[in-house]
Amino acid sequence: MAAPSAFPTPLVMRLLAASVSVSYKAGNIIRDILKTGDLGIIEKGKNDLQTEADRAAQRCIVATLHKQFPKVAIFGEESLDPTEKIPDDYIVKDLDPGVLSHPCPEGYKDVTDDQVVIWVDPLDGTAEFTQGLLDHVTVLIGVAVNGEARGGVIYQPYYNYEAGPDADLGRCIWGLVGLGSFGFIPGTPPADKNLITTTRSHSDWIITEAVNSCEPTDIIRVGGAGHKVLLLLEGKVHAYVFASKGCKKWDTCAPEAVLHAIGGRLTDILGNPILYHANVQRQNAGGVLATLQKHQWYVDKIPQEIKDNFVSDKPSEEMLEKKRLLASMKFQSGDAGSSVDPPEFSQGDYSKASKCSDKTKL
Ligand SMILES: Nc1ncnc2c1ncn2[C@@H]1O[C@H](COP(=O)(O)O)[C@@H](O)[C@H]1OP(=O)(O)O
Ligand SMILES: [Mg+2]
Ligand SMILES: [Mg+2]
Ligand SMILES: [Mg+2]
Repeated sequence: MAAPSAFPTPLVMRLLAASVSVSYKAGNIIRDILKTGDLGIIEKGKNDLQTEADRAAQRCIVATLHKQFPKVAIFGEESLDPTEKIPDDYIVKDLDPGVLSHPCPEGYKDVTDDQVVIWVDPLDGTAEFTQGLLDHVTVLIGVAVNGEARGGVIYQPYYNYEAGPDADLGRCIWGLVGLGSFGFIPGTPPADKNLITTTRSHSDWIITEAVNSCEPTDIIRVGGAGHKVLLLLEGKVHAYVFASKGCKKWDTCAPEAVLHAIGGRLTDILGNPILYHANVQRQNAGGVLATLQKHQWYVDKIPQEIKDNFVSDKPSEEMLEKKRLLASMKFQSGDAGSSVDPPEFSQGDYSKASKCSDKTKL
């Protein structure tokens, strides 16, 4: 037996390794349930469905991560009965060796349980799943550190499904800001076009106006937040524009981290960061805007009359305290030239941030 390492694997790397491993299992569960032909569809609200695949995949992911990381806060999209018996084989014990083969970036080595929040969307693209648009479906597991999206897993259970009945299905994409993203071939979108992706199943006139104001040459309407960020990662579109409050933290945490890890950005449509601390509002009340390049150009293109309908996330007391502390250090050192803003304050202006209201039931 190998001697135990003097340097235990840091929490963030173990969390990502566990999330990658459990995403494969969640993908199997989703495929198995579709094969039964009985999706057990429940209507949660207007244009908002849940299937047995959403429920079962969440049970598997949350039970696994809770078992391995009992002190870490985990929020899943679906409201489920916490007393329900979870099948033994839903608890995945593996840590993906591919993730563990990477060195942990310096900034994450001392991260503790209380600094982390996991956001789980067990099945993103439910509307499309029920309509047979299977490649729009993803499983999303996001790792937020100090309120920012840092690590993410996007598992696409039906990747390759058009290759026929014997095709090997599924792929796992994961990333960590500071390390990089893995599991796909990055691409660059055509320079002579402006391809914009947006919703196909939750559209309204504001969403359409916001997309049109960004001067698209083509509009690609597909399902799922995870799927749309995959289009960005692979260079199939230039921007993802969603001027709607419909997406929640579990829709954007993992995609944001994977995109950010290769140099892209995902913010609200005001250009402010989306925050992921435990008591943040669940709804992305500022909408969603994601790009690989020229982010500010898209922010500037969206008219103020549209922006006025949206509100950015409010930072937590801890974030504000950290900012105050850093500001006082800057004052004491008398170094007015160098920036000491912590990363969560580096991208946006909080002066217009909304009051935090958490009305969404978990
Ligand atoms: N109005 C809404 N109601 C419920 N979920 C929404 C709404 N708008 C977006 N979403 C969630 O965000 C994802 C991306 O939106 P869209 O596909 O419309 O672009 C959806 O697949 C859905 O996630 P989920 O499928 O996990 O419920
Ligand atoms: Mg849903
Ligand atoms: Mg979703
Ligand atoms: Mg979902």
